[in-house]
Amino acid sequence: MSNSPSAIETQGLTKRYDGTLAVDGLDLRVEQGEIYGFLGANGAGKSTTIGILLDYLRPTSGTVRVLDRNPEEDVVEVHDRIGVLPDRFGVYEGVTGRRHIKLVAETKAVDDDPDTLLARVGLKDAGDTSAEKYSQGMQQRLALAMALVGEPELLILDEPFTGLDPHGVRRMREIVHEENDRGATVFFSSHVLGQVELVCDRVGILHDGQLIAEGSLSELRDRTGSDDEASMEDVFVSLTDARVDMGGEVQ
Ligand SMILES: Nc1ncnc2c1ncn2[C@@H]1O[C@H](COP(=O)(O)OP(=O)(O)OP(=O)(O)O)[C@@H](O)[C@H]1O
Repeated sequence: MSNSPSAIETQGLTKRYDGTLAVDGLDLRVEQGEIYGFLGANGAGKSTTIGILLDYLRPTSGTVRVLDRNPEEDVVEVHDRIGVLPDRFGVYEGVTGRRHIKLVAETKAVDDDPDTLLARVGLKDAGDTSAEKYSQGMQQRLALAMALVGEPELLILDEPFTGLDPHGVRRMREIVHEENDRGATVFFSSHVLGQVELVCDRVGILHDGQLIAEGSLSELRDRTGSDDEASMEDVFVSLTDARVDMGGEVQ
């Protein structure tokens, strides 16, 4: 294991909601400069984990480091250095797309040009429109533009492909690569495994709050005894089915 600081590290991370064990002793390490896909069936614990990384939720036990900081203690610094595309992004009513981006820039005290970011995500002509009038895909593009403000060191994207048309999906992939080429680490959750396969260096598979497998697609193919043609979906189904067969619950 590398001694250099990780982009994300959790040790024994556990989150219990009343009767539900959502995250169960999670040890996760995402290296700086990686594109890491965080996968898991519905209810596996991905959003809970991401919520803890962002200090939106507090863990029941275990430790978390984000950019070598404790998000509970250094929440402002952590949020200044990361870009977040949240699950279920909600826009401010009566506020234009351009203003949404300016608000993030003001919070981060940076002077990114909103129109450049809007053009980058394919919203060049929509900057003056109130964002609640945007379609779902346009709102997702706006959320991405907001995440890109300030050239973050780490992008945390929760289900980034939701609602995007094929052009938007392709643009999302291109931007992930552009940001990674610039030096950013990208951590994202997704159910769109075909896209994950095209984008990620490494994935981790969460099942019932536990990391059951981690590696590149070729490493996961080896681990599951799959052939060279097996897709990310094939290895995901194989790994998570095996757990169900061993007595885990079907999600
Ligand atoms: N606020 C909450 N109160 C109680 N239980 C919760 C709460 N939020 C999540 N859970 C439970 O915790 C578990 C993990 O949920 P989580 O949303 O983290 O999963 P997920 O992997 O992000 O799922 P999905 O892919 O469906 O978004 C689930 O069993 C869920 O029902």
